[in-house]
Amino acid sequence: MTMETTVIPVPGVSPYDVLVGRGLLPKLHEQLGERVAKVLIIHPATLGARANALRESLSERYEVLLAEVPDAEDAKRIEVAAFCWQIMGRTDFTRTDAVVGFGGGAATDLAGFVAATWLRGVRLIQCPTTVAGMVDAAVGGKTGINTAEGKNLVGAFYAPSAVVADFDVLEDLPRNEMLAGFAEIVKCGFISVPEILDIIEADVDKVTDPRSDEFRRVVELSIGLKARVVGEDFTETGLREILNYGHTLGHAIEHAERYRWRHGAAVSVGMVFAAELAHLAGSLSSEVVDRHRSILQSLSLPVDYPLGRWNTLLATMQRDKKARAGMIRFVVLDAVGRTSMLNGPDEAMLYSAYQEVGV
Ligand SMILES: NC(=O)c1ccc[n+]([C@@H]2O[C@H](COP(=O)([O-])OP(=O)(O)OC[C@H]3O[C@@H](n4cnc5c(N)ncnc54)[C@H](O)[C@@H]3O)[C@@H](O)[C@H]2O)c1
Ligand SMILES: O=C(O)C(=O)C[C@@H](O)[C@H](O)[C@H](O)COP(=O)(O)O
Ligand SMILES: [Zn+2]
Repeated sequence: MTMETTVIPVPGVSPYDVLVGRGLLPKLHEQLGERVAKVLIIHPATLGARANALRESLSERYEVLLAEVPDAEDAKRIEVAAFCWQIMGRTDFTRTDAVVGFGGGAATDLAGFVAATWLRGVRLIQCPTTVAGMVDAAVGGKTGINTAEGKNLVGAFYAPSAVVADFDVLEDLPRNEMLAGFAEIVKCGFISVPEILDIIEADVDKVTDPRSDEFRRVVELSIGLKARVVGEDFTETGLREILNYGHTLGHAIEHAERYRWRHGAAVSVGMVFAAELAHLAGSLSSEVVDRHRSILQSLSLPVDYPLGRWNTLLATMQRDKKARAGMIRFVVLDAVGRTSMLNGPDEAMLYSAYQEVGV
C-alpha cells in the first residue's frame, strides 16, 4: 500500500517536521543526515525484528547500536535510562551521534529523556509505532520517566529533530493498543477539534482501520493540534495544559494500578471524570458529558472505575504537575472545543464527580 507523505511542521525555537505516511522507515537516513556517525535505536522486544531491519537499512551509512529495553511502562525507569547511558558511555557516543526512539509512547518518552540528558543533549529522531505515540507522545518534546511517587515526575522538555510516523508499523499493533491510543485522539476532539468527534461518530469501524482515509484524517488533525499548541507553549506555562485533559485522574489511576492499565484507558476514565466535574461546577451541559461516554464506549474504552480507591487517587492527584501551592487544578470544558481551568475545587465536589464514574 502506498500513500503520499504529509509533512506537519512543529514551530518553536527548535522547529522540526512530523512526517506521516508509509514506507518512511527505510528512508530514515534522510532525517539522520550526514554528520551523524553512531545511531542508538532504543526499542522494546516487541519491535525487535523491525529494529533489526532498521539497523540493516542504516548500517551502510552509520554504526548502529540497539538498546532493547523492557516493555511498556517498565521502560520508564531510571535503571533503564542508566542501561542506555552505559551503552553510550562504552561506545564513546558523542554530540554528533543520534538517538532513535522506536516504539510506543513509553519507548519514545524514555528515548527522549536519554537523548536530552546524554552530554546534555544529542540529536533525537522519534519513530513512534503506536497510535498514542504518533498523535501525541513522540511529538512535542515532553520526555520522561516515572518514580515510585508518580508518573513522569522526572524529565525534560527536549525537542526531537524529526518525527517519523510510518503507518506500515501499525500492521502488528494489537487492536486494544490501537483503541487505547484513540483516547488521545478523542481528547484532541473535545478540547479543540470537534471534527474528530464527528468522524468517530460517523463510523467507528472505519476510523479505527489504519488503512482508511478517516484514520489518517484524525491522526493528522491530532498531530496538527499538538504542533500548534507546543509551538506556542513548549514548556507548558499555560496553553499546553489543555493537552492534559483527563490526565489528572488518569495518571492517578495508572499509578494506583501499578501501570497494569493502559495510559489511554486511564485517560478515558479521567476525561469522563473531568466532564462530570465541569457539569457539577455548572459549566458543561449533561449532553456533552453523555457524549464523552458514548464516544469512548464506542471505542471499547472504560468510562468507570472502582469506588473504593478515592483516598489513594486524591493523594496522587495532589502531586499532579498542574497543582500550585497544594491546590489541584483541572483542565475542564465549558463546551466542546472550549477549555478552561478549574482551580482548587472542594473535596466534596471532587468526590461527587468521582461517584459519577465510580462502580
Ligand atoms: N510525552 C508525551 O507527550 C506523551 C503523550 C502521550 C502518552 N505518553 C506516554 O506514552 C505511554 C503510552 O504510550 P503507548 O500507548 O504507545 O503505550 P506503550 O509504549 O506502552 O506501547 C503499548 C504496547 O504496544 C507494543 N507495541 C508498540 N508498537 C507496536 C507495534 N507496532 N506492533 C506491536 N506492538 C507494539 C509495546 O511493546 C507495548 O507492549 C505512557 O507512558 C504515556 O505516559 C507520553
Ligand atoms: O504533551 C503534553 O503536554 C501532554 O500533556 C500530553 C499527554 O497526553 C501526555 O500523556 C503527557 O505525557 C502527560 O504529561 P505530564 O506532564 O502530565 O506528565
Ligand atoms: Zn496522554
